[in-house]
Amino acid sequence: MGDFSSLGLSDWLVKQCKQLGINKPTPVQENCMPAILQGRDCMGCAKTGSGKTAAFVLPVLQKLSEDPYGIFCLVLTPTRELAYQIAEQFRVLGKPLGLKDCIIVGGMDMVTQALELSNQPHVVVATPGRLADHIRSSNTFSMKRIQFLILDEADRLLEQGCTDFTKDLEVILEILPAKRQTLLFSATLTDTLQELKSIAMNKPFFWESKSETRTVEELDQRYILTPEKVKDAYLVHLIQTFTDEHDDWSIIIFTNTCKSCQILTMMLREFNFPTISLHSMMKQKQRFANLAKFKASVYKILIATDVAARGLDIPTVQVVINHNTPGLPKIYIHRVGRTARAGRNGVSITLVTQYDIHLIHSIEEQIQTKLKEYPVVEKEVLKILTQVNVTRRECEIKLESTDFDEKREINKRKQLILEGKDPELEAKRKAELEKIRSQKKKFKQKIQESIQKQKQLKKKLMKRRQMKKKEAAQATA
Ligand SMILES: Nc1ncnc2c1ncn2[C@@H]1O[C@H](COP(=O)(O)OP(=O)(O)OP(=O)(O)O)[C@@H](O)[C@H]1O
Repeated sequence: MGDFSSLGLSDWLVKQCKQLGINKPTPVQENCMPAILQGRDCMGCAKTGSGKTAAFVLPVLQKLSEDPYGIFCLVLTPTRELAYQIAEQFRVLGKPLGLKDCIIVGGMDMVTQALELSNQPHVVVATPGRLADHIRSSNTFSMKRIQFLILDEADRLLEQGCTDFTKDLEVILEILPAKRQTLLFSATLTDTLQELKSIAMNKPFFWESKSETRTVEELDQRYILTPEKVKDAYLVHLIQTFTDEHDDWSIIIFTNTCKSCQILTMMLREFNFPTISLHSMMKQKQRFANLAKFKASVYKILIATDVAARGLDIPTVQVVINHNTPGLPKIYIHRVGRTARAGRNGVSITLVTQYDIHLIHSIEEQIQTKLKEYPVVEKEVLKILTQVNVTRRECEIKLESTDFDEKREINKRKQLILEGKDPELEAKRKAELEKIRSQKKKFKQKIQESIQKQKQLKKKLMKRRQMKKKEAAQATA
């Protein structure tokens, strides 16, 4: 493996890397950086925690130092926290250049952001929604001269998940020059390869780490099969064991909804675990503050929705617990990738109910690794079962007495308005859809019942026929 100088980086950048403990290029850096420095578009697909960020930050800084102006580079990323993390890497590595960066994400003051954009920063790191809002509402900045467009977690930006970025991306792409370098990175690029190729049009250099598995070897991947009702008792038991055995470990627990995130946080706090949460229903300032406290190990346990599944780089995280089994292998890969980063060891434990076993099978098939059962002394779990379930119920009641559900409804309505939809009309449409769905369900049930009846009838007829045959045989005998 070569060093950074042999890849074409200037001495000042190599020195900056050394100061951060980045001495030798990782494979994704070694392979993608020369192509980027040659001016090619690039798509890099490498495992979580393998240094993809520096693989694009370093060549951009190199090129920027040769011809510094603003706005030189635009980075798009799906989450606000990730935008701050990427901007920080630019800032630290680009310090000798006096790099000016600007972060454009939702939940923060738009006027301040507009002002910063008009100051021609070298690098803009943004989430698509907020940047598109700025483009629609002001003409105080120009991106006509940008040299680099980078899509970090590119597959997420292009897929149509619960947050659909495609419309915002269209708005952004329209104001960018056609002549630019486009760089796309993710640990899971392959599913959206075709769409991605239409963004990086100039025969992009494509590099994918060659490996049979899609998760890192240093990650010990486990599961616990549990009935739904015992899940929380397992969770409390696991955390108790980890915190008893290790002083300096941090744990991220992923769950599927904001409400579940809130309830689990309240519940674990009742058990005196230093817990903090991160989900999209929190105010942005609170989200940043909570993440900062977790990073600084003030709180050892972070309970998060998938808003924290991608990209976050927190070296102290030794354990990832999936409180629910992710419905998509891709989400699993990113979630468990929050530990075992940059060559460190880590453990992931997925709580699996009998209804989720098929999900585990498709995860195993995708990652080409079999999850191993995590050994637990069941007796110990059963000892705390009642106490845990009572505590959870108490937390649920407490949460119901707050305006959490109401806030969620208001947020949904706000989102619809932002998307240019009429909340009343949407509610009607939803109700109609629900009606059609329930009619379909009833229809399906009826069909199934009649199939069942027919089967039973057939069985009866068969039996009768067999009886008759028997009787006839007995009579002839
Ligand atoms: N060449 C290197 N040598 C040692 N450490 C490195 C090197 N390059 C990057 N790192 C460190 O590795 C860690 C993970 O890097 P990074 O966050 O870029 O991973 P990633 O590939 O983007 O992961 P994800 O897919 O989860 O976003 C960071 O803390 C980074 O500073």
